[in-house]
Parts: sequence; structure tokens; C-alpha cells
Amino acid sequence: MDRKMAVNVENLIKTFNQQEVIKSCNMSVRRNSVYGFLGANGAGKTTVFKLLIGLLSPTAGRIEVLGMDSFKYREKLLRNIGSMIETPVFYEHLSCKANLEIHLSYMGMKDGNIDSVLKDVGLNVTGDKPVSQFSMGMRKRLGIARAIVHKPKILILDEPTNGLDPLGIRDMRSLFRSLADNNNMTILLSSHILSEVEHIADTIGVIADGTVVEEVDLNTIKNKYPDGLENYFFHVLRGK
Ligand SMILES: Nc1ncnc2c1ncn2[C@@H]1O[C@H](COP(=O)(O)OP(=O)(O)OP(=O)(O)O)[C@@H](O)[C@H]1O
Repeated sequence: MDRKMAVNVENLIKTFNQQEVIKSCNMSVRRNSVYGFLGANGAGKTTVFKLLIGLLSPTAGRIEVLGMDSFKYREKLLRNIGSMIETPVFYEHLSCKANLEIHLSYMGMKDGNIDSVLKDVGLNVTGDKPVSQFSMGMRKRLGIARAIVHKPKILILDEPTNGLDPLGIRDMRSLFRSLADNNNMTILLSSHILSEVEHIADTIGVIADGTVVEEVDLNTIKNKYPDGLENYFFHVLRGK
């Protein structure tokens, strides 16, 4: 595997009930980059993410994350991956701080930077409030905090800003950029908010009907589509 790559996927196939939902899919993500993963509803983004973190096993093909087979070495990779996929599940009766403490101990880490991470995601004022009393946006923020608190090398976020208020969206944007630029993290994120992805990503991957059809540097897209990512996306999906 190319050492510059954090993720390398070759000829990946995933079937559910004999139906192929991921089809001969190839994908490569450069280390320390922010990879914006785009695709229509049902195209396969979440399924690919679950395969990358070893939550699903591939039907065929190869997935290497940090040079390791993601399913075979999922225990070893766990500590190096942070993820938020679908609705995060928490200990509802506990505070956000207690939830992060449990997560860190699960990861075998004693010293975390819980207070500063809670500040980063804007949850530093919630005190002892149990998660059961959190709003949807607060849960999303806590999901992001849990994904980053153990300082993973790779961060995989499925629609991380969906449900956040405008300030939260802006804060997360600068948090993600800083994690990639200053903390050597590689970030893969999916979003339907193209203007958001445009602000954060270095590379765009587009998945259509279970296979990645394009992987392009955002700068290349900006040169070709100065009016924005939306035009590029429609062009790829509809050939317009
Ligand atoms: N456990 C499952 N069993 C059967 N089919 C599944 C399962 N999980 C996903 N699928 C199917 O796989 C396809 C891809 O779903 P996936 O959730 O990966 O899409 P997505 O790109 O994340 O969509 P969205 O943008 O709507 O979140 C869909 O057709 C979905 O119905």
C-alpha cells in the first residue's frame, strides 16, 4: 500500500440479501486530508463507512486502513479510528463528561483532554445534565466529541453537521480543518450540504449506485466549476 494513503479500497463488494449495494468500489484517501464523500440518498456512503471501520465485513475486495485490513484488524484499528455514524448511542442517565470518561477507559486511555474537547464542541457548560435531556444538536456535538477525544488518526463522520445550528456548523468546520492541519488527522465526512463540504474538504469522492465514480481535488473542481460544488455534483450525477 502507498504509505501516503490512509485508506485504500480495491474492488469492494457488499451484498445484503444477495443484492449488491457496493459494487466493485475503489477509493483512496490521502493521509492528513479531508475527504468529502458525496452521493445521493441510498448511494452507499454509510455502508462504505461501516465497512471502513470494520462494523460490516466485505463480501469481496480489499479495504486497508492505515495499511491494515479493516475487518481483520478492527480491534487494533479501533484506537486509531474515531467515528460517528447514524444516531450515536450514549449512556442516557450520565453527563457528557461521564460518557467521554467511559469511552476513554474503553479505549484504554487514562488521561484525556475531555474538558478541552467539550469546549471545542461547545458542550462545556452542560455540567451534570444527563444526556437524556440533550437536544438533537447537543447529541450531535457529543457524538463528535466522542469521535475525537481519544485522538484518532482517522476520523469518519457521517453527516456530522446535519442538525447543528449555523454557529455550530461554523465551529465544526474550523474544528475539522484544524484537526487535519494541526493534529495530523485524516478526515472522511459525508454531507448533503455541498456548500459545507466546499469549505472543509481537500478532495471530493462521489459515489453513485454503490461505486465511487470520481475522486478529484477540490481545487481542480473549483477551477472547472467556479460557481461551486453543486454544479460539479449535478454534472457528475446527471451528466449535465
Ligand atoms: N442492513 C441492510 N440491509 C439491507 N440493505 C441495506 C442495509 N444497509 C443499507 N442497505 C441498502 O444499501 C443501500 C445504501 O445505503 P446507505 O445507507 O449506505 O446509503 P447512503 O448513501 O448513506 O444514503 P443516505 O444519503 O440516504 O444516508 C441502500 O439501498 C440501502 O437500502
